[in-house]
Amino acid sequence: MSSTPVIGVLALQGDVREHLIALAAADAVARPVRRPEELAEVDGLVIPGGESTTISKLAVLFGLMEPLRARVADGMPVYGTCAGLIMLADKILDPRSGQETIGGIDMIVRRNAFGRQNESFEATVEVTGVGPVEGVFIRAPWVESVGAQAEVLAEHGGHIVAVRQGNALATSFHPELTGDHRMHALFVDMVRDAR
Ligand SMILES: NC(=O)CC[C@H](N)C(=O)O
Repeated sequence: MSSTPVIGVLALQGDVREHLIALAAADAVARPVRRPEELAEVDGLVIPGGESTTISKLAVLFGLMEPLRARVADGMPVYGTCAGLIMLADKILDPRSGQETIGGIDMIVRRNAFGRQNESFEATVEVTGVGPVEGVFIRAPWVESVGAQAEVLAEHGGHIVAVRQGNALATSFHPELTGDHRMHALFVDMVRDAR
């Protein structure tokens, strides 16, 4: 296999373009993924921010939910930001009716957790193994609790905002919006190590 990993960005809804740019800046070949055949061709996958209820619905509609679950269960590296973090949670505390997740991280998440007064904000977040990162939070979820297999990588205001379990990485915040590509570089390394 070539040394440059091919990383997909789930392109059903959300800030796909920003992730494609950040991945390319972190030395990966990045491409959008909308169909099961495209998913089969990537070494890793980013699930962008957006609206998790919409991404969930479209994943079912496009026949991607089961292939996504199968590849994540099989150990494909995956990185979810914000709505993408919600998609990787084994359990949502407050799902919309019919809202499904891919799962992969033993964690319980609360959607829109930071509340109305604080809908969007930026804060410096200390991420284990990465250092201080400027976190952009937009109607962000937090992680209520994690299981024994999951490693908490960052907290903000006493709430868990970054988690890793095996080859699955998730952040409540949006590193693709800051021009700082260290979180994407961490993920590209995870993809390289998994090959
Ligand atoms: N910026 C985001 O991805 C927001 C997430 C959104 N609140 C959701 O529930 O999916």
